[in-house]
Amino acid sequence: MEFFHALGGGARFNKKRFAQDVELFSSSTGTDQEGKSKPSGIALPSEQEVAGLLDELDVLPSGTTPSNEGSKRRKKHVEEGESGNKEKSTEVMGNFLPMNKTRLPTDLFFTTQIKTYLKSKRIRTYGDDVPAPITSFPEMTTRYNAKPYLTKNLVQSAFTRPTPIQQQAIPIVLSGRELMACAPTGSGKTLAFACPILHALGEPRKAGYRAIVVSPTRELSQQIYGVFKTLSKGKKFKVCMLTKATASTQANNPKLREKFDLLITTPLRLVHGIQQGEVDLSGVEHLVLDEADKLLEAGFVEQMDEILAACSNPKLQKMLFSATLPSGVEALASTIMKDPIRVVVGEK
Ligand SMILES: Nc1ncnc2c1ncn2[C@@H]1O[C@H](COP(=O)(O)OP(=O)(O)OP(=O)(O)O)[C@@H](O)[C@H]1O
Repeated sequence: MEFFHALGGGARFNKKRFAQDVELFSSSTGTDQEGKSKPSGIALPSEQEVAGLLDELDVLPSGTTPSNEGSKRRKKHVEEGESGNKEKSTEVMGNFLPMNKTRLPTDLFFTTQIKTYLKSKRIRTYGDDVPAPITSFPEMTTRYNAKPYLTKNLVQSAFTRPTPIQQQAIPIVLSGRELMACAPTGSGKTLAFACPILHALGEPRKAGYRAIVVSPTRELSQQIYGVFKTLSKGKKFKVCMLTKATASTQANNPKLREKFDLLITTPLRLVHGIQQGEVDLSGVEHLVLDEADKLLEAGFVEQMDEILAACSNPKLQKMLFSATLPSGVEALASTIMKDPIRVVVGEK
């Protein structure tokens, strides 16, 4: 918990409002109220480990402590990346003070702390102004004002802590940035885009598709559909899984399309829908290409062009998720992204 405070820069956590979360995080780890074991996610460092980490990070002149000083804000610089590939980033976080030269040692403390934390989780980021990672799901609310239903549904699904890709991808997407994320199979990439997309959608609007997730197979699309349904429990978001049947129903009744907020689809089905005038993507603000390495392979490139052309909203935010990003695919992906941040977890 100390580390949460350090990373949050003194941001206040409303224990009453998030009583459920407090209980969850303060109870013994790994079991729920009924004593059943829960998926552990990725464990945060223990207090001992944190103490060791903080000792390791003793970069301040002796006697100096990082300051929160009231509600003033401070800019934080994060430098991350492998040697020879260092890129600077800046973000306003928590109650940090505005950065100025006289505050540099304090700033350096947080810079080094976050850098060490990312390294411990094998998270590498490339790009400008990279937001600091979240270390718990409630931080989506404390830092980004995400609706409490999201945290509640995560807790109810026994997702106690964000995995490394979720820790870094969620704040990037919540900040409105474009993202190329590369993390191993089974590392939790679906929640990494589902959480921030649901937050960005706000409330169900019945104004047609505002977000789409394209995945290479129908089976994967069904899994993604399931995750969105679980995570949006209690909200009346309408999620459409595009199939031959749903496409033809919507073709026969164009008014029906307006009821949906979110579309999950495979590329061929989507392109067919676009060509037949069955789907309208002009209102889409968030586009996810899941398993982007497959979607950007030679066979799919034309479909991707067509999908991108149909997403004509200038506010479109693009996200690519993949287990591998071969350099050719990455170069191609870069041509369609606006000032993206690249996140790599583990080995590329
Ligand atoms: N924070 C979390 N805590 C515990 N379990 C999680 C968490 N996030 C995801 N999971 C679980 O991990 C499993 C893998 O998640 P997911 O399918 O999103 O991974 P992925 O990275 O998309 O894998 P793939 O590359 O195969 O699509 C799922 O069973 C999911 O429920």
